Formats: sequence, structure tokens, C-alpha cells
Amino acid sequence: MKVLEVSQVCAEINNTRLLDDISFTMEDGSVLALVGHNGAGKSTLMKTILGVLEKSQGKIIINEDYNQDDAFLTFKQMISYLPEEPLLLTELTVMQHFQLYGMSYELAEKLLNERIERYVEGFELEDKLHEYPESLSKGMRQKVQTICALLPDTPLLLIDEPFIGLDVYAMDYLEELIKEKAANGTSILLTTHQLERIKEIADEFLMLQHGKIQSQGDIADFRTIQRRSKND
Ligand SMILES: Nc1ncnc2c1ncn2[C@@H]1O[C@H](COP(=O)(O)OP(=O)(O)OP(=O)(O)O)[C@@H](O)[C@H]1O
Repeated sequence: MKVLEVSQVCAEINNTRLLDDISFTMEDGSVLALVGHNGAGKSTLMKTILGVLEKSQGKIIINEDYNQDDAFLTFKQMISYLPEEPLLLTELTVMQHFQLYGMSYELAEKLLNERIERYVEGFELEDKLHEYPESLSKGMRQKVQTICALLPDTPLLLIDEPFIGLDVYAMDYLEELIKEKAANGTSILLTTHQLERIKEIADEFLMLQHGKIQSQGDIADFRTIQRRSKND
């Protein structure tokens, strides 16, 4: 099953083209690493798939049937997103964030509670459940946002820089969870600069440069990004 189809997508902000003719597909259970230099367009592509940034051209389809242009709310329910910077609400405790995500994605209460318990223990946040975001460290806020994104069972999971701010133990745990999600059929698109770690997780890579696909293929054929020359 083709979980994601991105076809000839372009995006612009203030008449500057940020994405240029992007096309690729993802099968269920696959992990695709989006790589490239700072400013290559990785986060922009994620936001465009999510619909936060409007594409100017092309089409984006989930599960072969749900077109971003036709059924936006249904389409959005099929995506879970871990943003680069945590987007937590000052009014809600850690536990209330998890409950909010569970409700938004209509997760059964029993399953939601089981997952919260497991992930909270794995990320060592047991004593933080009733704290507000401002009393957490940066890494802890990142963990809370990560758990929120992992709670639902969506066909597509977008993860922008999953390992930033996490300690080594939390990185290893997240790597395990990403592999488990993929093994259960979720397709995962992730951006990262952790090129060594990504070789252990991803099946394929897609390299962006100045908003265009520069190369793509099997992760085994991925070579470390070349140093940028002045003409790039
Ligand atoms: N809201 C915006 N307004 C104007 N330009 C933007 C906006 N968001 C991103 N850009 C530009 O789009 C280009 C791609 O940015 P993007 O954040 O997608 O890069 P990235 O590949 O995710 O980089 P990084 O590795 O640093 O996270 C950059 O030139 C950036 O300046």
C-alpha cells in the first residue's frame, strides 16, 4: 500500500520558491530519512505535507485515496507530527497534553493509558506528569512532545529532528520505538543530521538541496553529505 504519494509539489513564501518539483512515494512500514544541509527545505517539506504551509502546485495523497486538496480534516487525522521545536501549551500539564492528543486522534482510553504509562516510564518522566511545561528542562519538553506524537496510530508519522536535545539513553529508546512503529505498519518520514544513527533506522533516504531532490535511494547506498562548495 502506498501510504504517501507526493507528486510534483512546489511551495513558495513571498515569491521565493522553497520546494521545487518534489515527487516521491512511501510504502507502509517504511522509514524514509530526509537529509540535506541547513536550509535545504526539509522542515518546509514536512510542513507542506502536513498542510501547515500551502503548496502552490502538485498533489499529496495518503493511503492512495485521501487527497490533501479534497478531504483536509480526514487527511490530517492520518498524520502525526513531531515538530522540530516543542509546541507545548503553558496551560496544560504533561498528562493533559497526552490526554489532548489521545482525544484528538480518538484513541480508546485503555490503549491510551497503557501507552502513556509505557512511554512515560521509558522516557523517565514518571515524576513529571502533573508539571507544567515551563518547569521542565528542554530535553524533558522534547520527550513530552515526542510521546504526544507517538501516542496515535496514524498511517504516517512525520518526525522533524527526533534526536535533538535527548540524552543517549532517550535517543536509543526513541530509535527502538520508531523501529517498532514501522514494524507495525506506520510509514515514518524523518529529518535528521545524525547521519550515522539514521543508517540503523531508515530503509531509504531522500536528499534535498535548495528545495530540490538532489538524490534518493536505498539507505545502504547513502554517502555522507558532501561539503558545500561556494557554487552550490
Ligand atoms: N516562514 C518562512 N518564511 C520565509 N522563508 C522561510 C520560512 N521558513 C523557511 N524558510 C526558508 O526556507 C528554506 C528552507 O528552510 P527549512 O527550515 O525547510 O530548512 P531545513 O532543511 O529544515 O534546515 P535545518 O536543517 O536547518 O532545519 C530556508 O532558506 C529558509 O530560510
